[in-house]
Amino acid sequence: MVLKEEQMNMSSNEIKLATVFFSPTGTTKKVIDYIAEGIGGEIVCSADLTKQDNREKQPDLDFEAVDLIIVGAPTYGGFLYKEFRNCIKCLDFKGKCVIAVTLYGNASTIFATGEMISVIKKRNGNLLGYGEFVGEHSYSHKEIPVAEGRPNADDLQTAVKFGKAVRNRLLNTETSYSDNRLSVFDKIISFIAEIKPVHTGKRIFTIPQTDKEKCINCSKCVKICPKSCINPDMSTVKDECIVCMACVKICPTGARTAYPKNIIIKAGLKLINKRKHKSMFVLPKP
Ligand SMILES: Cc1cc2nc3c(=O)[nH]c(=O)nc-3n(C[C@H](O)[C@H](O)[C@H](O)COP(=O)(O)O)c2cc1C
Repeated sequence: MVLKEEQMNMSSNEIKLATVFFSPTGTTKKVIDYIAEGIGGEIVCSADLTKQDNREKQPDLDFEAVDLIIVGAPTYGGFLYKEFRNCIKCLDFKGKCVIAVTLYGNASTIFATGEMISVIKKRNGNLLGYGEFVGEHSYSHKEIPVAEGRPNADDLQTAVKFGKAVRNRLLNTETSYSDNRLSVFDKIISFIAEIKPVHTGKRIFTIPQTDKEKCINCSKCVKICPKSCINPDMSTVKDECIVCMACVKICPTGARTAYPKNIIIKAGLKLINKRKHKSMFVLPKP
């Protein structure tokens, strides 16, 4: 089956975009914005699945009216965050062109990209390509910086290039359906992702806590928490916290902190920081 130009929603080369993402510390969202800039399209619908409320209700997304859907999320323990996965596996991409974007903290995406691709294909998305981008590690802080400041100018340039290549593909090529069959490997990743428990940072980091002396009661941590698990008195519902570090990174006074649980974790983070990973994208010929 071939997507004809007239079947797309483009008028005067304007590409209509939808974005679906999870981004507690904002790097995924930033990269998606730069890809959209490269595409030169207008974002006409968006599902920010970072917040608990948005994940709980089925997102109201009209994919009929869009030409391209950008799906993005960080790598958590080599896979996607399970609640995000559970949301996207309920979407119907309606045969629309989709690109997958994974962020990772300079260690590795391991299976996260494959998992996202499998869900997109299973849910009737026409996968055009994917990108893997380095983002500042959620557990980076001034004493142990890990991929500090990433995505940097180079990463963002790669994001814009990815967007331009996608635009070129959409406007100049007869966008035929990609092969949406899952390889045996895809199927295995998908199966493991389905049955594996929710991955959180609890095993390696302490649950974030607030130093009341430094806290200015701005409530930014309460508002940003993707699990809505910070009480108005800044205490944390420990069973709910996934240690995504959104609250720590947004705290303007450094009152909210969390630490590596032992020296092996510290050493591991230092090692990850030494790696020289570059952001990249793949856009196979149709
Ligand atoms: C619980 C947890 C697990 C993570 N696992 C990995 C991992 O396996 N590999 C990696 O390179 N980065 C890992 N990271 C780092 C994030 O993928 C990375 O910092 C990403 O840029 C965060 O995206 P965001 O800013 O959109 O939240 C992990 C972060 C968290 C909180």
